[in-house]
Amino acid sequence: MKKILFIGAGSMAEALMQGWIKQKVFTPQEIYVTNRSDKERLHFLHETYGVHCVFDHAIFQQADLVILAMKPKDAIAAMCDLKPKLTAHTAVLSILAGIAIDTITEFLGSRPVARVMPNTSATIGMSASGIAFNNEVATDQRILFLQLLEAVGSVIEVDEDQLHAVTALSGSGPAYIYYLMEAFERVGTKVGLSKDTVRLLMTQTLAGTAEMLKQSLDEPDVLRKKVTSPGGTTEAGIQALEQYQFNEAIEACIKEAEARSRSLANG
Ligand SMILES: NC(=O)C1=CN([C@@H]2O[C@H](COP(=O)(O)OP(=O)(O)OC[C@H]3O[C@@H](n4cnc5c(N)ncnc54)[C@H](O)[C@@H]3O)[C@@H](O)[C@H]2O)C=CC1
Ligand SMILES: O=C(O)[C@@H]1CCC=N1
Repeated sequence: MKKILFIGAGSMAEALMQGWIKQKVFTPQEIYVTNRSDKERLHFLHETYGVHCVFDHAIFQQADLVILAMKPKDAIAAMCDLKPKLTAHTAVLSILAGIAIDTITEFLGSRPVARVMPNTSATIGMSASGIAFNNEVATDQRILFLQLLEAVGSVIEVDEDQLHAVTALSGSGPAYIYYLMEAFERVGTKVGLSKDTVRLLMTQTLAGTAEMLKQSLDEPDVLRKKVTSPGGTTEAGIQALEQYQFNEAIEACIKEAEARSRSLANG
């Protein structure tokens, strides 16, 4: 039986543990979770998923894998606290935005580290994750890390520096899409539909479009042109997007998020 220890008990820790339990990668009994002080939150996770709450230090020594899942601003304090409790070779999986593997090994000592950027859709096995490893990760460990992320969605190996871009795109990506859906629902009700009808129509539209992009050999602009009749409704809609500088807005969104990821490394 494995011992998987989450340091941090927030949204992303919950998404991963939920995904792993659902996909039967780990049993709830194999998952341990701790945080800074919120015991109620630990009890909630215990009650909801059956995972263990950790209140004593013994488990740190026995952990097969430690997952860093606190906010980046809390990472240094958390790692300083963690270092004396861990054995020398325990592998670490970090989901911290912005924090470099070198920073992790500086504070936790040289050990195998996988730096991952998942997203909250791990909850339902649909994360899109980027991953990078340090040289301490052996081939079999690398395969295991990839399997862990594949169990909760798709995973792609990238250069560590590219994880800032992955964070800006797919790490934060679900929030952009939820924000888009909020806007569709707001305006949909203004043009005469109920919120529920808009949700149904646009959820299926997003899913269908994503599937088309996966299955079709056409590029997105070709698929877009197939929807856009000359003088038709789509053309009118896209002209409005251009008038409101849609492309500039998306470029600013991704660049700002990428830059923030880089700045998180500096605290
Ligand atoms: N929320 C998301 O969509 C994603 C988040 N991430 C990354 O995951 C990490 C966690 O994010 P969230 O779950 O959203 O944060 P959150 O704020 O929901 O949870 C953070 C948790 O860390 C705990 N914590 C803080 N200091 C600690 C310490 N010294 N020792 C132990 N636990 C401590 C807090 O008590 C809390 O349980 C962040 O580094 C973030 O960059 C990565 C991908 C997606
Ligand atoms: O907003 C954040 O900083 C984290 C990283 C990616 C998604 N949430």
